[in-house]
Amino acid sequence: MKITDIQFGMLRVPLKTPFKTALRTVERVEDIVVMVHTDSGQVGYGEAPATAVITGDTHGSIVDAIRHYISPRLIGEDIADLNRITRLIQTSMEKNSSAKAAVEIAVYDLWGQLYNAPLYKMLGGGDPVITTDITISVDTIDKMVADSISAVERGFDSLKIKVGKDIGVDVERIKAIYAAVESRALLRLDANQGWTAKQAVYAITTLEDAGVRLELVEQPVKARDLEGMRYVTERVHTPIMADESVFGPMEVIELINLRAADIINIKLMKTGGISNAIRIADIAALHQVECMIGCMLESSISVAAAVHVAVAKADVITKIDLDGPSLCQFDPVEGGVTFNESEISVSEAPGLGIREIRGLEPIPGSAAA
Ligand SMILES: C[C@H](N)C(=O)N[C@H](CCC(=O)O)C(=O)O
Ligand SMILES: [Mg+2]
Repeated sequence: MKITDIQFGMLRVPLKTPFKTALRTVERVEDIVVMVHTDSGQVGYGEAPATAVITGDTHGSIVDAIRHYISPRLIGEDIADLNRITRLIQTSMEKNSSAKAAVEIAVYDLWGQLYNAPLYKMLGGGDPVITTDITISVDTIDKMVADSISAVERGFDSLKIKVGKDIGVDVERIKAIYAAVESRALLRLDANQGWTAKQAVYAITTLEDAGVRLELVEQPVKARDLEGMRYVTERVHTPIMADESVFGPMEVIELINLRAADIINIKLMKTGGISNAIRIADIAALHQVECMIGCMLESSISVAAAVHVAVAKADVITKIDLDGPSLCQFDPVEGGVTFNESEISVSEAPGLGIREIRGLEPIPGSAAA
């Protein structure tokens, strides 16, 4: 099965409610879909969001990176040579992790199709049902409490609460949510780099002293401030998780050596796809460091790939934040992984199992969609 062409489409799906973090507000998923065509007629699907505030990637940079740097290296390559292809993708250029991820996901989809097995089985197998949390956007206290209660009533027993906007209000936000849902849901906080190290220690110890139990706090300080991450990790009881601070395996090794965090959030859009996500999971497992697998604002194409990785690496990926599809008003994908509120189940169809993607728009200069 040889690669003959890579085509693009634009996927737009409105969110149920605006997604608000310390970094940005977004009202829809707007992602580049990648279709890798082969001489057997089979197509592999991948997806990349333009999360410029985190990865630096834009729609234009994703398409340019694939069109001018990645695609020319892959035409004619045999899907059976998976390791060679992932090396070609990863060494095609610096950075551009979302573009690399989209193409890798499509190649892994084809790899499963080639051997007629679902991707999670190709990666080692596992229990095909997992449970995700759901994000509660940062907002007024009343709105966040109402959103948290509604999420618990929809069956979510783990809430990822966005903070990092205003330290004083953040503490009140969490106290109010904890009082409203205590014992019905675990609370994970994500400050998306919004606090200083001292503010983070103040907020977390204030909550600990008030008896608020938190499962973890994600990325309290700026991405590059590893000293700040370590400062916070050393001074609080609540586990600290690194998200924006770690993209690839080398950064994970540095973070673990520095003891700058307790947990690592793996996202395919930061790692450049599945091959490095697996490397990170293996490095973390060797160091007995737990991982979360997360997503950006992505639909059920690329999140499906993350689900397959999560299932196969469940020994070390113990926390799941794959709520992108649950945040969307509809699922544009036919086949593949089923997202039913907190419960996610993979199908036994080969690869990612995607049969059709509805409503793809053409991208100027692309033959696709
Ligand atoms: C969607 C997911 N639950 C999430 O919260 N991801 C964010 C980044 C998402 C974005 O801004 O696109 C995170 O973990 O920081
Ligand atoms: Mg995060």
